[in-house]
Amino acid sequence: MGGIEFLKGHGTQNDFVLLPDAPGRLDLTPERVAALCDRQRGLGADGVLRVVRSSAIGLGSEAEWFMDYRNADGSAAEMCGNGMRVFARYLVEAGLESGRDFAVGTRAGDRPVRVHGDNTVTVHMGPARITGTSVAVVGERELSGVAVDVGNPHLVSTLDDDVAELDLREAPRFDRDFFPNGVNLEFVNVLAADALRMRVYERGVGETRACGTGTVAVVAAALHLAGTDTGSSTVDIPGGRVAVTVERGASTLTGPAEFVARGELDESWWNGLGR
Ligand SMILES: N[C@@H](CCC[C@H](N)C(=O)O)C(=O)O
Repeated sequence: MGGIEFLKGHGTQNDFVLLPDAPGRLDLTPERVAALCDRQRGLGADGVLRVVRSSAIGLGSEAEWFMDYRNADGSAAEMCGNGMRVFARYLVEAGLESGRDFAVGTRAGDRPVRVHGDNTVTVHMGPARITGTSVAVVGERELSGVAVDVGNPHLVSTLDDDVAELDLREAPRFDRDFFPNGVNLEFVNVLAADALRMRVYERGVGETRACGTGTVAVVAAALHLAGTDTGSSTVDIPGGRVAVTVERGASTLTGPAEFVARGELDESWWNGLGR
C-alpha cells in the first residue's frame, strides 16, 4: 500500500482526522481509530472522518460521498454536525464536488450541505425529535433533561447556574435503560430567547469543545420547554459559536470549518496497530 493520506481539521474546535479513501480499501479498525485519535501516541482528535464513495460502503446512501464517522474510542456514530462541515469543505477543495450545494451520506441518512465562500458551511441536519425526559448525574447532582434525537441520541439539561462551573472531569451517569446505545449529554444556560451557552460530554469521546448535533439538540429542547417547535438561536460552546434553526421536521447548523494540517501516516506505525 502507498502512503495513507490524512488531513487534520476542526469545526469550532471539535477536531477530526480525515482519511480520504474513495474506494473503501482502508482497514479502519476500532484500534486504529483509537490510536489515531490518541493525543499522545497518535495525531490526536475527537473523531475520524473517512471520505468514502457511498457505492463502496453499501449503506444505501444516494449521495456520491459518505461520511464514515468514528468516535475517538473507535465506535461508529450515526452523525456528526461539526465533522460534516469539515467534510463538506474538503469535498469542494479537493474537487470531489463541483458545486457548493450537494448531499453527503451518513448513517443517519443523507444530509444536504451548502459550502459558503467564507469557509463556513450550512448543514441540513434533518428532524430534531423530542423523545422524552431523563436524568443525567454529575457528581452528586441529578439534572433532569429533555431527550432529543438528531439522528444520534442527546440528553439536554438546562441549568440556572453557569455551565462553566460544572465539573465534567468524570463521566456523568445516565439511565442505560432509556439510552441503551449510550447518549451525548449537553448542559445549557439560556442567555436569551435566541442565545444559548452549552457544554457537552460526548458518547465515545468525553468532553469536547463543541458538538454540532448537540447544538441542534439544545435549541430544540429550549424551544420545546418554551412551548414551541420553531425558532433560531446562536449557541456558544467552548470552541466558538454556531447558528441553529429548528423547524417542524427540519433543522440547520451553520458554522466554520478549518484545516490545520495534511500529510501521510507512517506506514510501519499503521501496519503495526492491532487489526
Ligand atoms: N461531535 C459530533 C457528534 C459525534 C458523535 C457523537 N459522539 C455520538 O456518539 O453520537 C457533532 O458535532 O455532532
